[in-house]
Amino acid sequence: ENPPRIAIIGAGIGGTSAAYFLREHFGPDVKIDVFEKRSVGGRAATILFNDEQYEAGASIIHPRNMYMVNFTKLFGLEPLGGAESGKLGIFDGKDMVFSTSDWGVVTMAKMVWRYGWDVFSIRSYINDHLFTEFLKIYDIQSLGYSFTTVADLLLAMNETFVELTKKSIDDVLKDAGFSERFINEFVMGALRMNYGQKLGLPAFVGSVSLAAAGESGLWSVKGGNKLVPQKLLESSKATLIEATVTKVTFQDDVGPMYEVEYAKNSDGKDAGPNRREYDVVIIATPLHDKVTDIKFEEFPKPIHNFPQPFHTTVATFVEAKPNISYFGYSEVCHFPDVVFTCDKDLYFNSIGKHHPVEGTSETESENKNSIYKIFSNAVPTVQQIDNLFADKNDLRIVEWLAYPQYNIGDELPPFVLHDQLYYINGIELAASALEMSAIGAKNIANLIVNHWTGNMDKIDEFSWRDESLKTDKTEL
Ligand SMILES: CC(C)=CCC/C(C)=C/CC/C(C)=C/CSC[C@H](N)C(=O)O
Repeated sequence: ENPPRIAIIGAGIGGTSAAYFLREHFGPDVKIDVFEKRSVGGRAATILFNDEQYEAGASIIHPRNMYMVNFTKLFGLEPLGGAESGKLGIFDGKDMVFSTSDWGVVTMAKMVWRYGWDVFSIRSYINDHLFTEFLKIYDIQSLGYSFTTVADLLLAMNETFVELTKKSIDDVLKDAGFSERFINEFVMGALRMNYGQKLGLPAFVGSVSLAAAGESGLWSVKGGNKLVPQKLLESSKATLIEATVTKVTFQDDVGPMYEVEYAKNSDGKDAGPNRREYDVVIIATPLHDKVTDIKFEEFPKPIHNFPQPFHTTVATFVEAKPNISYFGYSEVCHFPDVVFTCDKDLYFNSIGKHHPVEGTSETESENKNSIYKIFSNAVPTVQQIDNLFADKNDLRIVEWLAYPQYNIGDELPPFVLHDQLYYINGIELAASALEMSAIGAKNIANLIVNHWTGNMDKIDEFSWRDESLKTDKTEL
């Protein structure tokens, strides 16, 4: 059977891993075009600050994130340890209500004093109850199963996961016995750091955020996380078209099903419109207002953007000294490397000490100020930055629509918008993270293979009971 001609709109982790998985399945004859209006990388983008590259977002990799870990190994990329590590402080807008110490035993005593055993219990709660169940997705996907909706994919891992998108993280943790203080300070701090949002967030995305906050082995890729999508694209041998897709038109199901219209990113040259035809189209960019504006024409049923707004995240990079007196310190050496905040009305969400994506440079001297990244939901005023930092040498502000603004009861999108028209970023409504995009991409690749080869048994048909029966039979 001829492989399909495939258009992928978006070259973040989702789009490039879909290209990689599809090439892996269909082999060298599959024709894949990847459209990207900005640069390859999406949420893994880096920014230039002070002549060095830094991760713009909070994109970090968890040691149990199988796709991200395997991709880095496959491409011979090096992990850069220490992401999100170092001393942690929790600031309530007036005081640093909690901070860890250089001494493990002191940290432990301070944790137990303030939060009882909750800091330890949260780790086993997330890892044993949720992460272990989450890991099942890798077996399910390696068996070729696929799901037409985000809800069905979550249900295949664990039947309570969809429920977790309908309850708040605070309610779920209260019911599990965690204290108000722990939830209001530690959990709130992790949500503000990872998603710029607050308590009341759905429990599934809240748990993903806590999976990062409770873990010490987080890392990023040396040279920048964006190297992963770049290498995925390279190895998929897809053609990168630097252009903005403006329209997808449904033609009919006899010839190529879709026409994709796009405008080249050049100033005036090839201003377009250009058009190409495909059997399959994958949307790998959020279909939300202000993020993407693609018209879908001639479809029997209208296709629109999804209603949820996207959350504006502002990352402010400063080379400066922290204003330690503002945080109640008398010596800079006590200032935490990562500051969570737990006041929902505070003008900044978190502060983290950062190193260039190449690692700490040899030239970083004792006298040089450190580089800090402040996350906030709006561009900070000069006064606000001056409250936090003194002796600034350099400053750069980056603002982007980073992830959905989550609400309890948000509808989980489908992965299939129409025959042979697929949507990866729907998975972000469950939780937005690098690994989630790769999982969404693998699901779409499996769906395309199953639809194209007529293997309907592997679409929305997964059951652990059937799989274990098959395994038992094979073993016999
Ligand atoms: C606990 C459950 C149900 C699943 C955890 C699986 C998972 C996707 C872990 C990733 C943890 C992580 C590194 C989260 C970071 S938050 C997203 C971050 N802000 C980003 O932009 O990537």
